[in-house]
Amino acid sequence: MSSMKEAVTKLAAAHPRAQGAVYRYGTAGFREAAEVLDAVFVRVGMLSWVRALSTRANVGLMVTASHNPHRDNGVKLVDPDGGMLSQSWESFATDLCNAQEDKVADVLERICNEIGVDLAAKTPSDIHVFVGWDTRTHSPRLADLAAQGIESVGGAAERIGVVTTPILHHCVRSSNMPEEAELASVEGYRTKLGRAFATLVRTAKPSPAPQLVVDAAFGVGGPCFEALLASLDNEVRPKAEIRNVPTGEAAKAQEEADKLNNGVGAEHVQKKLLFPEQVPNLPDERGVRCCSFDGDADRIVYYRAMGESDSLNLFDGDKIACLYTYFIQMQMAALPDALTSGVKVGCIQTAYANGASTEYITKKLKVDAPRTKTGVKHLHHKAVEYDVGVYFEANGHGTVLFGREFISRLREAAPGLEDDATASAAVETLLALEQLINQATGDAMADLLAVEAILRADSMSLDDWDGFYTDLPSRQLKCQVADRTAIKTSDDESRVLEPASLQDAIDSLVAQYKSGRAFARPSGTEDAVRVYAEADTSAAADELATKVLQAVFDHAGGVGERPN
Ligand SMILES: CC(=O)N[C@H]1[C@@H](OP(=O)(O)O)O[C@H](CO)[C@@H](O)[C@@H]1O
Ligand SMILES: [Mg+2]
Repeated sequence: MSSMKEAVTKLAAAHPRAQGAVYRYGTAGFREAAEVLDAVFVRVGMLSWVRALSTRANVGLMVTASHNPHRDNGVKLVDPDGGMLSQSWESFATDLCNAQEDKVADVLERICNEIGVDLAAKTPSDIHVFVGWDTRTHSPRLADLAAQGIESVGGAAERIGVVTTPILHHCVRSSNMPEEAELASVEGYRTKLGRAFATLVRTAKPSPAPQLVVDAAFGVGGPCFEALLASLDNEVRPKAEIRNVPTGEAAKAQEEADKLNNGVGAEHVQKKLLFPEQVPNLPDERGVRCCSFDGDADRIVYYRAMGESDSLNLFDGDKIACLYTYFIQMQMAALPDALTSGVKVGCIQTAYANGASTEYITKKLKVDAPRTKTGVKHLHHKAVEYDVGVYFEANGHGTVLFGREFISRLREAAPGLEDDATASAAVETLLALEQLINQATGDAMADLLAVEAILRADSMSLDDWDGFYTDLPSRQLKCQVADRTAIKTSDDESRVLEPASLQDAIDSLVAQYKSGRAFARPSGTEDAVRVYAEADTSAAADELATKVLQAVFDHAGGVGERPN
Protein backbone atom coordinates (compact mmCIF):
# COMPACT_ATOMS: atom_id res chain seq x y z
CA MET A 1 0.00 0.00 0.00
CA SER A 2 1.40 3.43 -0.90
CA SER A 3 2.16 5.73 2.02
CA MET A 4 -0.51 8.19 0.87
CA LYS A 5 -3.12 5.45 0.74
CA GLU A 6 -2.04 4.43 4.20
CA ALA A 7 -2.32 8.00 5.50
CA VAL A 8 -5.81 8.37 3.99
CA THR A 9 -7.01 5.07 5.46
CA LYS A 10 -5.54 5.90 8.86
CA LEU A 11 -7.16 9.31 8.97
CA ALA A 12 -10.52 7.94 7.80
CA ALA A 13 -10.37 5.23 10.47
CA ALA A 14 -9.49 7.76 13.17
CA HIS A 15 -12.55 9.84 12.25
CA PRO A 16 -15.30 7.37 11.31
CA ARG A 17 -18.77 8.23 10.07
CA ALA A 18 -21.43 8.55 12.74
CA GLN A 19 -23.41 5.36 13.18
CA GLY A 20 -26.24 5.08 10.69
CA ALA A 21 -25.45 8.45 9.12
CA VAL A 22 -26.16 9.03 5.44
CA TYR A 23 -24.53 12.30 4.37
CA ARG A 24 -26.33 14.39 1.79
CA TYR A 25 -24.89 17.25 -0.23
CA GLY A 26 -27.64 19.84 0.23
CA THR A 27 -28.42 23.28 -1.17
CA ALA A 28 -25.10 24.63 0.04
CA GLY A 29 -22.96 21.60 0.87
CA PHE A 30 -23.04 19.21 3.83
CA ARG A 31 -24.84 20.50 6.90
CA GLU A 32 -25.60 18.39 9.97
CA ALA A 33 -25.30 18.29 13.75
CA ALA A 34 -21.66 19.24 14.42
CA GLU A 35 -20.88 16.03 16.28
CA VAL A 36 -21.50 13.78 13.28
CA LEU A 37 -19.30 15.75 10.88
CA ASP A 38 -15.74 14.63 11.68
CA ALA A 39 -15.69 12.08 8.86
CA VAL A 40 -17.15 14.60 6.43
CA PHE A 41 -14.46 17.15 7.18
CA VAL A 42 -11.44 14.91 6.71
CA ARG A 43 -12.94 13.60 3.49
CA VAL A 44 -13.99 16.90 1.94
CA GLY A 45 -10.52 18.14 2.86
CA MET A 46 -9.09 15.35 0.68
CA LEU A 47 -11.56 16.06 -2.11
CA SER A 48 -10.85 19.81 -2.09
CA TRP A 49 -7.21 19.09 -2.85
CA VAL A 50 -8.21 16.80 -5.73
CA ARG A 51 -10.37 19.65 -7.02
CA ALA A 52 -7.41 22.05 -6.75
CA LEU A 53 -5.22 19.62 -8.69
CA SER A 54 -7.83 18.99 -11.36
CA THR A 55 -8.32 22.73 -11.95
CA ARG A 56 -4.66 23.59 -11.30
CA ALA A 57 -5.84 26.50 -9.20
CA ASN A 58 -6.57 27.50 -5.62
CA VAL A 59 -9.91 26.44 -4.16
CA GLY A 60 -11.59 27.05 -0.80
CA LEU A 61 -13.31 25.30 2.08
CA MET A 62 -15.51 27.17 4.54
CA VAL A 63 -16.63 25.73 7.86
CA THR A 64 -20.06 27.12 8.67
CA ALA A 65 -23.72 26.22 8.98
CA SER A 66 -24.81 29.74 8.06
CA HIS A 67 -28.28 30.46 9.47
CA ASN A 68 -28.66 27.11 11.31
CA PRO A 69 -28.60 26.89 15.10
CA HIS A 70 -25.30 26.55 16.90
CA ARG A 71 -25.56 22.78 17.29
CA ASP A 72 -25.12 22.40 13.51
CA ASN A 73 -22.11 22.89 11.36
CA GLY A 74 -21.35 22.38 7.71
CA VAL A 75 -18.99 22.87 4.83
CA LYS A 76 -19.12 24.99 1.69
CA LEU A 77 -16.61 24.19 -1.04
CA VAL A 78 -15.45 27.03 -3.26
CA ASP A 79 -14.28 26.65 -6.86
CA PRO A 80 -11.36 28.58 -8.41
CA ASP A 81 -13.63 31.30 -9.83
CA GLY A 82 -14.96 31.96 -6.31
CA GLY A 83 -18.28 30.23 -7.07
CA MET A 84 -19.68 27.17 -5.34
CA LEU A 85 -18.23 23.74 -6.13
CA SER A 86 -19.25 22.62 -9.62
CA GLN A 87 -22.43 20.59 -9.37
CA SER A 88 -20.84 17.76 -11.34
CA TRP A 89 -18.57 17.17 -8.31
CA GLU A 90 -21.35 16.95 -5.73
CA SER A 91 -21.76 13.23 -6.30
CA PHE A 92 -18.01 12.70 -5.75
CA ALA A 93 -18.37 14.49 -2.42
CA THR A 94 -21.38 12.37 -1.50
CA ASP A 95 -19.69 9.09 -2.50
CA LEU A 96 -16.53 9.92 -0.58
CA CYS A 97 -18.34 10.99 2.57
CA ASN A 98 -20.52 7.88 2.65
CA ALA A 99 -17.75 5.38 1.85
CA GLN A 100 -16.83 2.74 4.41
CA GLU A 101 -13.71 3.84 6.32
CA ASP A 102 -11.46 1.24 4.70
CA LYS A 103 -12.80 2.12 1.23
CA VAL A 104 -12.11 5.88 1.34
CA ALA A 105 -8.74 5.52 -0.38
CA ASP A 106 -10.33 3.38 -3.13
CA VAL A 107 -13.16 5.84 -3.73
CA LEU A 108 -10.66 8.67 -3.87
CA GLU A 109 -8.60 6.72 -6.39
CA ARG A 110 -11.67 6.04 -8.51
CA ILE A 111 -12.53 9.76 -8.54
CA CYS A 112 -8.96 10.66 -9.46
CA ASN A 113 -8.95 8.14 -12.30
CA GLU A 114 -12.26 9.41 -13.58
CA ILE A 115 -11.05 13.01 -13.80
CA GLY A 116 -7.46 12.28 -14.70
CA VAL A 117 -5.67 13.47 -11.58
CA ASP A 118 -2.52 11.76 -10.37
CA LEU A 119 -2.24 12.25 -6.61
CA ALA A 120 1.18 10.65 -6.60
CA ALA A 121 2.66 13.16 -9.07
CA LYS A 122 4.90 15.93 -7.77
CA THR A 123 2.80 18.40 -5.76
CA PRO A 124 2.61 21.82 -7.39
CA SER A 125 4.02 24.34 -4.89
CA ASP A 126 1.94 27.29 -6.04
CA ILE A 127 -1.60 26.10 -5.27
CA HIS A 128 -3.43 25.58 -2.03
CA VAL A 129 -6.83 25.24 -0.40
CA PHE A 130 -7.95 28.33 1.53
CA VAL A 131 -9.61 27.19 4.76
CA GLY A 132 -11.81 29.61 6.70
CA TRP A 133 -14.23 29.14 9.58
CA ASP A 134 -16.98 30.96 11.42
CA THR A 135 -17.37 31.73 15.14
CA ARG A 136 -19.12 28.46 16.13
CA THR A 137 -17.26 26.83 19.02
CA HIS A 138 -16.70 23.62 17.03
CA SER A 139 -15.57 25.32 13.83
CA PRO A 140 -11.80 25.57 14.54
CA ARG A 141 -11.64 21.84 15.30
CA LEU A 142 -13.54 20.90 12.14
CA ALA A 143 -11.34 23.27 10.11
CA ASP A 144 -8.34 21.46 11.51
CA LEU A 145 -9.77 18.10 10.47
CA ALA A 146 -10.28 19.46 6.95
CA ALA A 147 -6.66 20.65 6.91
CA GLN A 148 -5.54 17.18 8.02
CA GLY A 149 -7.56 15.72 5.15
CA ILE A 150 -5.90 18.09 2.68
CA GLU A 151 -2.43 17.31 4.03
CA SER A 152 -3.02 13.54 4.05
CA VAL A 153 -3.16 13.59 0.25
CA GLY A 154 -0.12 15.84 -0.08
CA GLY A 155 -2.02 19.12 -0.36
CA ALA A 156 -1.42 22.51 1.20
CA ALA A 157 -4.00 24.20 3.44
CA GLU A 158 -3.88 27.99 3.82
CA ARG A 159 -5.75 28.73 7.05
CA ILE A 160 -7.18 32.24 6.85
CA GLY A 161 -8.93 32.06 10.21
CA VAL A 162 -12.29 33.42 11.31
CA VAL A 163 -13.90 34.97 8.23
CA THR A 164 -17.31 35.45 6.67
CA THR A 165 -18.10 33.02 3.87
CA PRO A 166 -17.89 35.81 1.24
CA ILE A 167 -14.37 36.79 2.41
CA LEU A 168 -13.28 33.23 1.74
CA HIS A 169 -14.89 33.31 -1.72
CA HIS A 170 -13.13 36.60 -2.39
CA CYS A 171 -9.71 35.21 -1.40
CA VAL A 172 -10.10 32.20 -3.68
CA ARG A 173 -11.28 34.23 -6.66
CA SER A 174 -8.65 36.97 -6.34
CA SER A 175 -5.83 34.52 -5.79
CA ASN A 176 -6.57 32.98 -9.18
CA MET A 177 -6.62 36.33 -11.02
CA PRO A 178 -3.12 37.69 -11.72
CA GLU A 179 -4.36 41.31 -11.63
CA GLU A 180 -5.97 40.83 -8.23
CA ALA A 181 -3.66 38.32 -6.58
CA GLU A 182 -2.26 40.89 -4.17
CA LEU A 183 -5.78 41.37 -2.76
CA ALA A 184 -6.25 37.69 -1.92
CA SER A 185 -6.35 38.15 1.84
CA VAL A 186 -8.65 39.50 4.52
CA GLU A 187 -6.83 42.85 4.38
CA GLY A 188 -7.04 42.82 0.58
CA TYR A 189 -10.79 42.32 0.84
CA ARG A 190 -11.10 45.39 3.04
CA THR A 191 -8.85 47.46 0.78
CA LYS A 192 -10.87 46.56 -2.29
CA LEU A 193 -14.25 47.32 -0.73
CA GLY A 194 -12.98 50.47 0.97
CA ARG A 195 -11.62 51.92 -2.28
CA ALA A 196 -14.76 51.19 -4.29
CA PHE A 197 -17.10 52.45 -1.59
CA ALA A 198 -15.15 55.72 -1.27
CA THR A 199 -15.33 56.24 -5.05
CA LEU A 200 -19.11 55.80 -5.05
CA VAL A 201 -19.72 58.00 -2.02
CA ARG A 202 -17.45 60.76 -3.28
CA THR A 203 -19.41 61.06 -6.51
CA ALA A 204 -22.61 61.57 -4.45
CA LYS A 205 -23.82 64.99 -3.32
CA PRO A 206 -22.40 65.53 0.16
CA SER A 207 -25.00 64.64 2.74
CA PRO A 208 -24.74 63.42 6.32
CA ALA A 209 -24.57 59.63 6.58
CA PRO A 210 -27.87 58.35 8.03
CA GLN A 211 -27.99 56.33 11.21
CA LEU A 212 -27.83 52.58 10.63
CA VAL A 213 -28.22 49.74 13.12
CA VAL A 214 -26.73 46.37 12.17
CA ASP A 215 -27.81 43.04 13.72
CA ALA A 216 -24.88 40.64 13.30
CA ALA A 217 -26.92 37.62 14.56
CA PHE A 218 -24.13 36.67 17.03
CA GLY A 219 -22.29 35.33 13.99
CA VAL A 220 -19.01 35.91 12.24
CA GLY A 221 -20.29 39.04 10.51
CA GLY A 222 -19.99 40.95 13.81
CA PRO A 223 -16.22 40.95 14.29
CA CYS A 224 -15.59 41.05 10.55
CA PHE A 225 -17.83 44.07 9.97
CA GLU A 226 -16.31 45.89 12.95
CA ALA A 227 -12.91 45.46 11.35
CA LEU A 228 -14.17 46.52 7.93
CA LEU A 229 -15.83 49.66 9.30
CA ALA A 230 -12.69 50.58 11.22
CA SER A 231 -10.66 50.31 8.03
CA LEU A 232 -12.83 52.80 6.08
CA ASP A 233 -11.87 56.48 5.77
CA ASN A 234 -13.55 58.65 8.39
CA GLU A 235 -14.92 60.83 5.68
CA VAL A 236 -17.04 58.09 4.08
CA ARG A 237 -17.62 55.63 6.92
CA PRO A 238 -21.33 54.81 7.41
CA LYS A 239 -22.72 55.78 10.80
CA ALA A 240 -23.38 52.16 11.70
CA GLU A 241 -23.83 50.67 15.12
CA ILE A 242 -23.32 46.90 15.26
CA ARG A 243 -25.31 44.85 17.76
CA ASN A 244 -25.56 41.15 18.61
CA VAL A 245 -21.83 40.62 18.24
CA PRO A 246 -20.10 37.74 20.04
CA THR A 247 -17.51 39.08 22.47
CA GLY A 248 -15.17 36.16 21.91
CA GLU A 249 -14.68 35.86 25.70
CA ALA A 250 -14.28 32.24 26.76
CA ALA A 251 -16.56 32.71 29.77
CA LYS A 252 -19.42 33.80 27.51
CA ALA A 253 -18.82 31.26 24.75
CA GLN A 254 -21.75 28.95 25.52
CA GLU A 255 -24.21 31.74 26.22
CA GLU A 256 -23.32 33.49 22.98
CA ALA A 257 -23.33 30.23 21.04
CA ASP A 258 -26.93 29.71 22.13
CA LYS A 259 -27.80 33.15 20.81
CA LEU A 260 -26.41 32.52 17.31
CA ASN A 261 -29.29 32.89 14.80
CA ASN A 262 -31.69 32.51 17.71
CA GLY A 263 -34.30 35.27 17.57
CA VAL A 264 -31.79 37.34 15.58
CA GLY A 265 -30.42 37.49 12.05
CA ALA A 266 -31.67 37.77 8.51
CA GLU A 267 -33.45 34.41 8.49
CA HIS A 268 -35.47 35.29 11.59
CA VAL A 269 -36.46 38.69 10.22
CA GLN A 270 -37.28 37.58 6.70
CA LYS A 271 -39.00 34.28 7.43
CA LYS A 272 -40.87 35.19 10.61
CA LEU A 273 -41.36 38.86 9.76
CA LEU A 274 -40.24 39.75 13.29
CA PHE A 275 -37.67 42.20 14.62
CA PRO A 276 -34.53 40.64 16.07
CA GLU A 277 -33.52 41.15 19.71
CA GLN A 278 -32.06 44.61 20.32
CA VAL A 279 -32.79 45.98 16.88
CA PRO A 280 -34.25 48.59 16.75
CA ASN A 281 -34.52 49.89 20.28
CA LEU A 282 -38.10 51.17 20.37
CA PRO A 283 -39.53 53.71 20.51
CA ASP A 284 -36.30 55.74 20.21
CA GLU A 285 -35.26 54.09 16.97
CA ARG A 286 -38.63 54.16 15.24
CA GLY A 287 -38.02 54.74 11.52
CA VAL A 288 -34.26 54.20 11.79
CA ARG A 289 -32.84 51.98 9.09
CA CYS A 290 -31.74 48.59 10.35
CA CYS A 291 -30.30 45.51 8.74
CA SER A 292 -29.61 41.92 9.72
CA PHE A 293 -26.87 39.55 8.53
CA ASP A 294 -27.20 35.80 8.71
CA GLY A 295 -24.74 33.61 10.67
CA ASP A 296 -21.99 33.58 8.02
CA ALA A 297 -22.78 37.03 6.59
CA ASP A 298 -23.60 36.05 3.06
CA ARG A 299 -27.14 37.40 3.41
CA ILE A 300 -28.62 40.73 4.40
CA VAL A 301 -32.09 42.23 4.73
CA TYR A 302 -33.01 45.81 5.62
CA TYR A 303 -36.04 46.92 7.64
CA ARG A 304 -37.39 49.63 9.91
CA ALA A 305 -40.17 50.02 12.47
CA MET A 306 -43.01 52.01 10.97
CA GLY A 307 -45.91 53.96 12.41
CA GLU A 308 -47.51 53.98 15.83
CA SER A 309 -47.78 50.20 15.86
CA ASP A 310 -44.10 49.78 14.97
CA SER A 311 -44.86 47.31 12.24
CA LEU A 312 -41.97 45.74 10.38
CA ASN A 313 -41.26 47.37 7.02
CA LEU A 314 -39.04 44.84 5.26
CA PHE A 315 -36.58 45.48 2.42
CA ASP A 316 -35.79 41.88 1.52
CA GLY A 317 -33.53 40.41 -1.13
CA ASP A 318 -36.12 41.17 -3.81
CA LYS A 319 -36.14 44.84 -2.90
CA ILE A 320 -32.35 45.00 -2.79
CA ALA A 321 -32.28 43.35 -6.24
CA CYS A 322 -34.72 45.97 -7.49
CA LEU A 323 -32.59 48.78 -6.06
CA TYR A 324 -29.51 47.41 -7.83
CA THR A 325 -31.34 46.84 -11.09
CA TYR A 326 -32.93 50.29 -11.01
CA PHE A 327 -29.60 51.99 -10.28
CA ILE A 328 -27.71 50.01 -12.91
CA GLN A 329 -30.37 50.78 -15.51
CA MET A 330 -30.00 54.47 -14.61
CA GLN A 331 -26.26 54.32 -15.26
CA MET A 332 -26.87 52.42 -18.51
CA ALA A 333 -29.20 55.16 -19.67
CA ALA A 334 -26.41 57.71 -19.17
CA LEU A 335 -23.96 55.80 -21.39
CA PRO A 336 -23.56 56.39 -25.12
CA ASP A 337 -25.30 53.77 -27.29
CA ALA A 338 -21.99 52.38 -28.47
CA LEU A 339 -21.27 51.21 -24.95
CA THR A 340 -24.63 49.63 -24.26
CA SER A 341 -25.51 48.13 -27.61
CA GLY A 342 -26.07 44.40 -27.25
CA VAL A 343 -25.53 44.57 -23.48
CA LYS A 344 -27.97 42.32 -21.64
CA VAL A 345 -29.11 43.12 -18.10
CA GLY A 346 -31.09 40.51 -16.16
CA CYS A 347 -32.41 40.06 -12.66
CA ILE A 348 -32.64 36.39 -11.67
CA GLN A 349 -35.06 35.24 -8.97
CA THR A 350 -36.51 32.05 -7.46
CA ALA A 351 -40.08 30.95 -6.79
CA TYR A 352 -39.78 32.69 -3.40
CA ALA A 353 -39.57 36.12 -5.07
CA ASN A 354 -42.54 38.28 -4.25
CA GLY A 355 -44.81 38.60 -7.30
CA ALA A 356 -44.82 42.40 -6.96
CA SER A 357 -41.03 42.54 -7.32
CA THR A 358 -41.10 40.50 -10.51
CA GLU A 359 -43.71 42.82 -11.92
CA TYR A 360 -41.60 45.88 -11.02
CA ILE A 361 -38.51 44.43 -12.72
CA THR A 362 -40.23 43.28 -15.89
CA LYS A 363 -42.88 46.00 -16.35
CA LYS A 364 -41.31 49.14 -14.83
CA LEU A 365 -37.63 48.53 -15.46
CA LYS A 366 -38.23 46.41 -18.58
CA VAL A 367 -35.58 43.93 -17.50
CA ASP A 368 -35.68 40.12 -17.86
CA ALA A 369 -36.52 38.29 -14.61
CA PRO A 370 -36.06 34.54 -15.16
CA ARG A 371 -36.57 32.13 -12.26
CA THR A 372 -34.39 29.23 -11.16
CA LYS A 373 -34.39 26.59 -8.44
CA THR A 374 -33.61 27.65 -4.85
CA GLY A 375 -29.94 27.96 -3.99
CA VAL A 376 -27.51 30.59 -5.17
CA LYS A 377 -25.59 28.14 -7.29
CA HIS A 378 -28.60 27.96 -9.62
CA LEU A 379 -29.12 31.72 -9.70
CA HIS A 380 -25.42 32.30 -10.24
CA HIS A 381 -25.29 29.98 -13.25
CA LYS A 382 -28.16 31.82 -14.86
CA ALA A 383 -26.76 35.26 -14.03
CA VAL A 384 -23.53 34.62 -15.93
CA GLU A 385 -25.60 34.48 -19.13
CA TYR A 386 -26.02 38.26 -18.84
CA ASP A 387 -23.53 41.12 -19.20
CA VAL A 388 -24.92 42.43 -15.95
CA GLY A 389 -26.66 39.68 -14.01
CA VAL A 390 -28.34 40.75 -10.78
CA TYR A 391 -29.47 37.79 -8.72
CA PHE A 392 -31.11 37.57 -5.33
CA GLU A 393 -33.02 35.15 -3.17
CA ALA A 394 -35.83 36.81 -1.24
CA ASN A 395 -33.96 35.90 1.95
CA GLY A 396 -31.25 38.44 1.10
CA HIS A 397 -28.65 36.26 -0.54
CA GLY A 398 -27.50 37.67 -3.81
CA THR A 399 -25.12 39.79 -5.80
CA VAL A 400 -24.51 41.38 -9.20
CA LEU A 401 -22.21 39.75 -11.74
CA PHE A 402 -20.56 42.00 -14.30
CA GLY A 403 -19.34 40.23 -17.44
CA ARG A 404 -15.58 40.59 -18.14
CA GLU A 405 -16.22 41.80 -21.67
CA PHE A 406 -18.58 44.57 -20.57
CA ILE A 407 -16.15 45.71 -17.87
CA SER A 408 -13.28 45.83 -20.39
CA ARG A 409 -15.48 47.83 -22.72
CA LEU A 410 -16.16 50.36 -19.95
CA ARG A 411 -12.50 50.55 -18.93
CA GLU A 412 -11.38 51.16 -22.50
CA ALA A 413 -14.03 53.80 -23.10
CA ALA A 414 -13.39 55.77 -19.90
CA PRO A 415 -10.49 57.96 -21.09
CA GLY A 416 -12.43 59.04 -24.21
CA LEU A 417 -15.45 60.26 -22.25
CA GLU A 418 -13.81 63.17 -20.47
CA ASP A 419 -15.95 65.71 -22.30
CA ASP A 420 -19.17 63.97 -21.36
CA ALA A 421 -19.40 64.37 -17.58
CA THR A 422 -22.61 62.33 -17.24
CA ALA A 423 -21.35 59.35 -19.21
CA SER A 424 -18.00 59.52 -17.52
CA ALA A 425 -19.59 59.48 -14.07
CA ALA A 426 -21.79 56.53 -15.07
CA VAL A 427 -18.75 54.55 -16.24
CA GLU A 428 -16.91 55.34 -13.02
CA THR A 429 -19.95 54.32 -11.00
CA LEU A 430 -20.39 51.00 -12.80
CA LEU A 431 -16.70 50.17 -12.49
CA ALA A 432 -16.77 50.96 -8.76
CA LEU A 433 -19.91 48.85 -8.30
CA GLU A 434 -18.16 45.90 -9.93
CA GLN A 435 -15.33 46.28 -7.41
CA LEU A 436 -17.61 46.74 -4.42
CA ILE A 437 -20.23 44.07 -5.03
CA ASN A 438 -18.81 40.58 -4.47
CA GLN A 439 -18.31 38.94 -7.88
CA ALA A 440 -18.22 35.46 -6.39
CA THR A 441 -21.19 35.23 -4.04
CA GLY A 442 -23.78 37.11 -1.98
CA ASP A 443 -22.01 39.21 0.64
CA ALA A 444 -23.82 40.97 3.48
CA MET A 445 -21.02 43.45 4.16
CA ALA A 446 -20.46 44.33 0.51
CA ASP A 447 -24.20 44.58 -0.09
CA LEU A 448 -24.61 46.84 2.93
CA LEU A 449 -21.98 49.21 1.55
CA ALA A 450 -23.47 49.03 -1.94
CA VAL A 451 -27.00 49.78 -0.72
CA GLU A 452 -25.72 52.68 1.40
CA ALA A 453 -23.67 54.05 -1.50
CA ILE A 454 -26.59 53.82 -3.95
CA LEU A 455 -29.05 55.47 -1.58
CA ARG A 456 -26.56 58.28 -1.01
CA ALA A 457 -25.58 58.62 -4.68
CA ASP A 458 -29.20 58.89 -5.73
CA SER A 459 -30.25 60.99 -2.69
CA MET A 460 -32.86 58.33 -2.04
CA SER A 461 -34.73 57.96 1.22
CA LEU A 462 -36.09 54.69 2.56
CA ASP A 463 -39.55 55.92 1.59
CA ASP A 464 -38.41 56.36 -2.01
CA TRP A 465 -36.97 52.85 -2.04
CA ASP A 466 -39.99 51.36 -0.32
CA GLY A 467 -42.19 53.04 -2.90
CA PHE A 468 -40.75 50.99 -5.79
CA TYR A 469 -43.62 48.56 -5.20
CA THR A 470 -45.73 47.12 -2.40
CA ASP A 471 -45.08 43.49 -1.53
CA LEU A 472 -47.97 41.11 -1.99
CA PRO A 473 -48.65 39.71 1.50
CA SER A 474 -46.82 36.41 1.89
CA ARG A 475 -46.09 33.79 4.54
CA GLN A 476 -43.51 31.03 4.86
CA LEU A 477 -43.95 28.02 7.11
CA LYS A 478 -42.27 24.65 7.47
CA CYS A 479 -42.97 21.22 8.96
CA GLN A 480 -41.23 17.91 9.32
CA VAL A 481 -42.19 14.77 7.41
CA ALA A 482 -40.91 11.21 7.68
CA ASP A 483 -38.87 11.38 4.47
CA ARG A 484 -38.66 14.74 2.75
CA THR A 485 -36.66 13.29 -0.15
CA ALA A 486 -39.84 11.48 -1.23
CA ILE A 487 -41.22 14.85 -2.33
CA LYS A 488 -40.21 15.58 -5.93
CA THR A 489 -40.80 18.94 -7.56
CA SER A 490 -40.70 20.47 -11.02
CA ASP A 491 -37.44 22.11 -12.17
CA ASP A 492 -38.42 25.56 -10.97
CA GLU A 493 -39.79 24.04 -7.74
CA SER A 494 -43.15 25.71 -8.18
CA ARG A 495 -45.02 22.38 -8.43
CA VAL A 496 -44.93 19.07 -6.56
CA LEU A 497 -44.68 16.09 -8.91
CA GLU A 498 -44.68 13.41 -6.22
CA PRO A 499 -46.84 12.70 -4.30
CA ALA A 500 -49.25 13.87 -7.01
CA SER A 501 -52.11 14.07 -4.55
CA LEU A 502 -50.26 16.86 -2.72
CA GLN A 503 -50.14 19.11 -5.79
CA ASP A 504 -53.84 18.45 -6.42
CA ALA A 505 -54.57 19.57 -2.88
CA ILE A 506 -52.41 22.70 -3.27
CA ASP A 507 -54.11 23.56 -6.57
CA SER A 508 -57.55 23.39 -5.08
CA LEU A 509 -56.50 25.52 -2.08
CA VAL A 510 -54.83 28.20 -4.21
CA ALA A 511 -57.94 28.47 -6.36
CA GLN A 512 -59.89 29.64 -3.32
CA TYR A 513 -57.75 32.77 -2.76
CA LYS A 514 -57.61 36.03 -4.67
CA SER A 515 -54.10 36.55 -6.12
CA GLY A 516 -53.22 33.23 -4.51
CA ARG A 517 -49.94 31.47 -5.20
CA ALA A 518 -48.39 28.71 -3.12
CA PHE A 519 -45.84 25.95 -3.36
CA ALA A 520 -44.08 23.38 -1.18
CA ARG A 521 -40.57 21.96 -1.51
CA PRO A 522 -38.20 19.91 0.63
CA SER A 523 -35.46 22.03 2.19
CA GLY A 524 -31.91 21.27 1.12
CA THR A 525 -30.43 22.56 4.36
CA GLU A 526 -32.86 21.49 7.09
CA ASP A 527 -34.93 18.42 7.83
CA ALA A 528 -38.11 20.25 6.81
CA VAL A 529 -40.57 20.87 4.02
CA ARG A 530 -41.03 24.56 3.28
CA VAL A 531 -44.28 26.18 2.26
CA TYR A 532 -44.65 29.60 0.62
CA ALA A 533 -47.97 31.35 0.06
CA GLU A 534 -49.00 34.72 -1.35
CA ALA A 535 -52.47 36.26 -1.40
CA ASP A 536 -54.17 39.65 -1.47
CA THR A 537 -54.20 40.16 2.32
CA SER A 538 -51.89 39.09 5.15
CA ALA A 539 -54.67 37.10 6.79
CA ALA A 540 -55.37 35.27 3.54
CA ALA A 541 -51.66 34.57 2.94
CA ASP A 542 -51.33 33.21 6.49
CA GLU A 543 -54.41 31.03 6.06
CA LEU A 544 -53.37 29.70 2.68
CA ALA A 545 -49.87 28.90 3.98
CA THR A 546 -51.31 27.04 6.96
CA LYS A 547 -53.68 25.02 4.80
CA VAL A 548 -50.93 24.09 2.37
CA LEU A 549 -48.76 23.08 5.33
CA GLN A 550 -51.55 20.83 6.56
CA ALA A 551 -51.80 19.33 3.08
CA VAL A 552 -48.05 18.60 3.18
CA PHE A 553 -48.48 17.01 6.58
CA ASP A 554 -51.40 14.86 5.41
CA HIS A 555 -50.08 13.82 1.98
CA ALA A 556 -46.35 13.53 2.67
CA GLY A 557 -46.20 11.79 6.05
CA GLY A 558 -45.99 14.62 8.57
CA VAL A 559 -44.42 13.81 11.91
CA GLY A 560 -45.34 15.24 15.29
CA GLU A 561 -48.38 17.39 15.74
CA ARG A 562 -50.47 18.42 12.77
CA PRO A 563 -49.97 22.16 12.14
CA ASN A 564 -52.96 24.34 12.87
C1 LIG B 1 -36.39 29.49 1.33
C2 LIG B 1 -34.98 29.75 1.66
O1 LIG B 1 -34.66 30.84 2.14
N1 LIG B 1 -34.12 28.76 1.42
C3 LIG B 1 -32.67 28.90 1.68
C4 LIG B 1 -32.11 27.66 2.32
O2 LIG B 1 -32.27 26.59 1.42
P1 LIG B 1 -33.35 25.44 1.61
O3 LIG B 1 -32.99 24.43 0.57
O4 LIG B 1 -34.67 26.09 1.37
O5 LIG B 1 -33.20 24.99 3.03
O6 LIG B 1 -30.70 27.84 2.53
C5 LIG B 1 -29.96 28.02 1.34
C6 LIG B 1 -28.49 28.11 1.71
O7 LIG B 1 -28.23 29.19 2.54
C7 LIG B 1 -30.45 29.25 0.60
O8 LIG B 1 -29.76 29.37 -0.60
C8 LIG B 1 -31.96 29.14 0.37
O9 LIG B 1 -32.48 30.29 -0.21
MG1 LIG C 1 -25.48 32.15 4.94
